[in-house]
Amino acid sequence: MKIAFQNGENLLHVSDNSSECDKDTFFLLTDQNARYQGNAQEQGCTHFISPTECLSLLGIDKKIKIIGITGTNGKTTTAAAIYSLLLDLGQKVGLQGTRGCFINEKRVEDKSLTTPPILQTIKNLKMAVDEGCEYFVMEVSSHAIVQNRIDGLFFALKILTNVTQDHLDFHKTIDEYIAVKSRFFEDESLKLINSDERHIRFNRINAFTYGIEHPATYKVLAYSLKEGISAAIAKKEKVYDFESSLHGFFNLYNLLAAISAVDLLHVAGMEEICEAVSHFGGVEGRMQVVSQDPLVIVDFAHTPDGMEKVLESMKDKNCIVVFGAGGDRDRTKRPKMGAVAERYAKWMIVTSDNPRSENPDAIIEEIVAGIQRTESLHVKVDRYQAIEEALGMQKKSDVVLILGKGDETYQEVAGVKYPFDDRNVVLEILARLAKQK
Ligand SMILES: CC(=O)N[C@H]1[C@@H](OP(=O)(O)OP(=O)(O)OC[C@H]2O[C@@H](n3ccc(=O)[nH]c3=O)[C@H](O)[C@@H]2O)O[C@H](CO)[C@@H](O)[C@@H]1O[C@H](C)C(=O)N[C@@H](C)C(=O)N[C@H](CCC(=O)O)C(=O)O
Ligand SMILES: Nc1ncnc2c1ncn2[C@@H]1O[C@H](COP(=O)(O)OP(=O)(O)OP(=O)(O)O)[C@@H](O)[C@H]1O
Ligand SMILES: N[C@H](CCC[C@H](N)C(=O)O)C(=O)O
Ligand SMILES: [Mg+2]
Repeated sequence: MKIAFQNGENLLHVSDNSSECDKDTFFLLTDQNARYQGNAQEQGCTHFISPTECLSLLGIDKKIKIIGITGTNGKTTTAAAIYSLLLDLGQKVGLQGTRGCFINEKRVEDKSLTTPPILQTIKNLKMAVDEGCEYFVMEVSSHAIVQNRIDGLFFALKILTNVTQDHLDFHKTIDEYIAVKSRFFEDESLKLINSDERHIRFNRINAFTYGIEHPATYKVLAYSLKEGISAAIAKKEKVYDFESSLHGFFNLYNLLAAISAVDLLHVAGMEEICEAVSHFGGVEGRMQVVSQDPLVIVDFAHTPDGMEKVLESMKDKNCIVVFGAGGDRDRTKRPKMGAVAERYAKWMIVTSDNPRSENPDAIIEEIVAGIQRTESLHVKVDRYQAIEEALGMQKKSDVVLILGKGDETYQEVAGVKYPFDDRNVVLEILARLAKQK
């Protein structure tokens, strides 16, 4: 991508693609494109800069406090919670991640990658600085760590949510995946680690922890998950309370991480931070109630652990679960997702997620391989029909849970992104069913 940065009077053109370079364009060198430096020179390019030099050239370097969040699940939710708390506490903030980029409540970039190439992040950081932001909260994916898409960034705070199975198509083994996540915490940066996450390795210097089951700097003393979340947490000897409309034990971790992070940034007192938690309404596509009666929830869970956490939070209801698994992603998680669904669901409807370049039926077969209780299983390769079947069979006391895509507005099949939004599909079908009554 090529970006024009207004830097005082002069306009600076920077690209991370050699084919866009010429004598007036800087080539931003990354681990991923270093092999194309010769091509850039052939195009007449004579200026080569690193991300660190680019950040300094644009006067960004240490001016803005970057908070980086990594972990298998909870990054988007925790990042959004920190963003919400900081805004509530009167700060100017940028937010970058799976849902795109937002600055002071305005969307400035559509969804792309959870962690885009470093030049895109530099562009978003520059926009945030120009808008007077003091903080920039960003999700850091394991791919981004391996491909060094965070090269040159100075993190004021690094946060770990958890490490469970995902992306083994890319990292090959869980040990490698854990090693990659641990690399993010090996320096002496200020860091906030989930003390109940026992796999991660991290540098103890400037390390603080949050947790529920193990001792931690920020420790949950008591909590209730009835009608949302209410909890009492301890920091040193003092106790603080907070309330939230969010559901689920897993969101207790996300909110605790967000509170702890904002406290570590010395933005406000713990009382003020905890008070602001109740104003955070959650993230689109994460436990989003699309219909209250009948109860239909759309969620982004697309890993065994994510599904486990969501289904566990709904275990007092009869669940009809609609789910699939992404193509061109970790295949080994598929039967495990099937096995998790079986443990909790009254009915399972296995369907397509984003098949991408894979055969949708083959993906479904790998999920179904993990399911023994086939009498509670329906297979519908067409996602629209799968949702239709779930809503058609729903009884008053049932909840329909549609998992895997969350707020995605497309279904990617063989390189084409067809418009598809689980939430709109639900509303359209419910409206039709209501007319038939
Ligand atoms: C599998 C994967 O991660 N691929 C990433 C990788 O692609 P690649 O190595 O094929 O890149 P490439 O096309 O060779 O280009 C590499 C660099 O060389 C440059 N280039 C290329 C050609 C040329 O002639 N000259 C040149 O300079 C390109 O501009 C680029 O900067 O490097 C690219 C540039 O950084 C990424 O855009 C691309 O992400 C693809 C699109 C992708 O889908 N990645 C997914 C898997 C991903 O990263 N997901 C994570 C995790 C999601 C989550 O769990 O939250 C994410 O962060 O979203
Ligand atoms: N702390 C958590 N632990 C386990 N599962 C969680 C946690 N928080 C959220 N989830 C589940 O995982 C799903 C994804 O949550 P979220 O989008 O916040 O994670 P993420 O790390 O950003 O995911 P991705 O890497 O795919 O972008 C949620 O819809 C929910 O089902
Ligand atoms: N519905 C998506 C969710 C995963 C998105 C992101 N975590 C990634 O791996 O690209 C899929 O599985 O296709
Ligand atoms: Mg995310």
